[in-house]
Amino acid sequence: MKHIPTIQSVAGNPRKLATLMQTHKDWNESPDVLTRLTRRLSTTLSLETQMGILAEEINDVIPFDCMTYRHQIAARDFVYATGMGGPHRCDYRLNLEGQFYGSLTFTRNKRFAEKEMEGIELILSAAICPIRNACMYLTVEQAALTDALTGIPNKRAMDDALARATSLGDRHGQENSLILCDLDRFKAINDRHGHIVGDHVLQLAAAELQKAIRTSDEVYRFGGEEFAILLPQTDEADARVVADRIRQFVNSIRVNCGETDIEVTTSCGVAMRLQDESTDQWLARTDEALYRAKAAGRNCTRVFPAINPA
Ligand SMILES: Nc1nc2c(ncn2[C@@H]2O[C@H](COP(=O)(O)OP(=O)(O)OP(=O)(O)O)[C@@H](O)[C@H]2O)c(=O)[nH]1
Repeated sequence: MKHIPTIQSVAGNPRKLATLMQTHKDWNESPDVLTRLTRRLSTTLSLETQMGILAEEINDVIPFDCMTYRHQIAARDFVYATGMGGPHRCDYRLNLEGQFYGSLTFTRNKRFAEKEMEGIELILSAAICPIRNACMYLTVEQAALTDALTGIPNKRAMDDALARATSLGDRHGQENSLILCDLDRFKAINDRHGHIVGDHVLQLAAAELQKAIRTSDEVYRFGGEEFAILLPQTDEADARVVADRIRQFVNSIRVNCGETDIEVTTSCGVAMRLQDESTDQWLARTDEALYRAKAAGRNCTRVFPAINPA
């Protein structure tokens, strides 16, 4: 265990304390752009909020028409843009200790003077550490929501998305559907060809699922060989069409393993969320539909209907 020396209690120093109080007041009320910028940036780890602060503070000293920040974080494009156009531009690459933290572009109608560009550089050098911290935070946050094997969102991300869809559905009466798909007899693929091939099939399946859906829909790896697809503003009839398309895409996977190709099929369960239904109840009905698809012989889709036929 690390030894932490106890701090000796000494008599208070009223002069130092008064200086601290005054410095704190000055720091909080300082009109100086660098002090205000660093103080404001230190209050948030949101990269989007930081970019908003940076744009405000730079614009206060060096007016521009448009600022655009671009960075790739955890394989996703992060773009922040404020304002519009202007033919003159200056570009900055944000680097700290050999690491790249995105690029910034400022544009406006009037040419940027040398002194103004120097001013932007000064402000950026004060902002780079907080921006680095926000980028790292976003990387960690993305990693916590991403499945390491397939690179698609994981169950935790799915729980968040389902909770959001549930509250939006209640507020706006929006129809949302869920598809659960489970690869058929996947254990046999693992047993016959080994886990490395099994992992490869899971990666191919995730890629096929993503190809089979619209950009507004999202695929999640829900469990071992189970995937979930959340379809906003989609009723159960349209969700069924998507589920059947998913099955076709998965069935197109071919993995060459010597004498024979591995064929992959999947079963799908579909349920549209009912008004006032909890996320757990919605998931349970979708799972029941999946169970029925498996029981019906696999490689098929079953829907848990919102209204039972009379
Ligand atoms: N390679 C690999 N296998 C996994 C992973 N996660 C779960 N599995 C395997 O997936 C298999 C799932 O088997 P079961 O639940 O019996 O289902 P199944 O064989 O697909 O049969 P049905 O679902 O009834 O069609 C198990 O053998 C798990 O070990 C993974 O990340 N990689």
